[in-house]
This record gives sequence, structure tokens and C-alpha cells, in this order.
Amino acid sequence: MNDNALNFDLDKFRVTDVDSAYYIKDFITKKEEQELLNKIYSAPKPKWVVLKNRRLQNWGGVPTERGMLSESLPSWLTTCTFPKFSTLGLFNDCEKFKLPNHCLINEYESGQGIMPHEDGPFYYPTVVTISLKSHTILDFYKHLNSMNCIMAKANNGESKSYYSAPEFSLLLEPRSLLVLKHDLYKTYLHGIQEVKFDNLNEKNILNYNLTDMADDFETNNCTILKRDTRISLTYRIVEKVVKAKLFNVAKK
Ligand SMILES: O=C(O)CCC(=O)C(=O)O
Ligand SMILES: [Fe+2]
Repeated sequence: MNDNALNFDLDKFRVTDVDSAYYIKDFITKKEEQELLNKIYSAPKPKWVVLKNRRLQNWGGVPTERGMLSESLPSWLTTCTFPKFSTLGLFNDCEKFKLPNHCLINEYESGQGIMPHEDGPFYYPTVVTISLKSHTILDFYKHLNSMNCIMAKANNGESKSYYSAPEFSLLLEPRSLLVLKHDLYKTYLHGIQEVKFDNLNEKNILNYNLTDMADDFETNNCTILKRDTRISLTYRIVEKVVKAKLFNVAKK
């Protein structure tokens, strides 16, 4: 996206009916997307943390309760993104840091996802996510209570509770930016269902008008999107940091 087009005006990207969510399609160009992918896939193998339903890379340090032993973000993660974040003033309200110091990269294959969750206490409550390669649907759920959970018996006879339908969802297209702030962060859990296809008509998607699908929405086309491998870059501020100290080795 041409930085002038960002025009300092975050408000025109606000998702209607959702406080504190903003969606900017084509936030980065195809060339920038490819450059990021090349770097991500050339990271040494041990950089990947492999989980059951996705794999991830931590950049900037690993956040812990005692603070994050912080390292600077590599320039390939900041060169094309930070000037745009600054133009939009995305992190201006954070006194201590005006730009993110942590980036979590998640890779989901088609059919993989992430359970509904809150992002934990380490992060400053403004989070921005860039999607690469494939779309996904990010679902928002109210915290589990008797109204929105379904009790089911697992194979071993144990009762387990599941979330029923999400309250609302956002369509995240490749090269887009999602900004989530304060209230949204606390009031809802977010998650990605483990499916290979998304039937958009079955979802309460609130950002259609800001996506490339806006026209299909107008004409009420039934749209099924096939998920491919998706990479997400989630940039955040971790306020509690511990600086790595250099120790002088005493001369003998
Ligand atoms: O991949 C995404 O867009 C969401 C990732 C996420 O919620 C997380 O890592 O906490
Ligand atoms: Fe999250």
C-alpha cells in the first residue's frame, strides 16, 4: 500500500459495529509479502517451535512472567512494516514504546487453527496481525458461560465444554493488516477453526465492506473459500523487558 493512502486516518478502516477493530486490506504489496516469506522460510530449523496444530517462530525474545529477555527485531521484520505502523500511529498511546518489540510468526496448514484464547498478560493491549499467503477467518467468542457453551461427553466419559457459535468473525485476506485494541481484547476470546474450507455465508463476518469480497456480499453470492497454508505475523509490545547484560570475563 502506498503510505500516502494510509493518510493517517485509521478511522476509515474501522470495522463497523466492533469497537476497537480496524482492517486494512493490501497493507503490504505482493513483493513485500514474498520477501517476508523468503526470510521466514530461510530461518534455521530450530527457530520453529512445532505445536500440535501449528508451528511458530518468536522474534524479539520469548515473553515470560519475569520479563522478556529482549533482542532487537531483525530488519526484515521492520523495514516495510514499521514506517506504515508509525504513519497510522498504531502504538502512539504506549508511553514507553512507540513501536512493537515482539513478533510472533504462526504457520497454519490448511485444516489447522488455534483454540479460542486470550493473549495473556504480557502484552500491551494493541495487537496487529499481518496475514500472508492465504485467508483465514478469525472468530470472536464471549467468555465461556452457561449460555454459550455446549457440554459433551468425550470418549472416556469425561464431560467437556465447547464453545457454541462465535459472536462474530473477521475475514483476514493475504497481505491485510488487522488491528485489535483494548476492549475487544478483554471482552472476547479469539480463535481460528480447524477447517479446510470456509463457507462465508455461515458466518457473521463484520468486515466484508472493507475486503475484496465486498461486491460478492452485495450480490449475496454464496462463497466458499478454500484455505491454503497461512502465515501470520502478530506484532505486539511486551512492556516488561530485561536487557541482556554482557558480563566481563575476569582476567586471570
Ligand atoms: O494467526 C492469527 O491471526 C492469530 C494468532 C493468535 O491469536 C496468537 O498467536 O495469539
Ligand atoms: Fe491470540
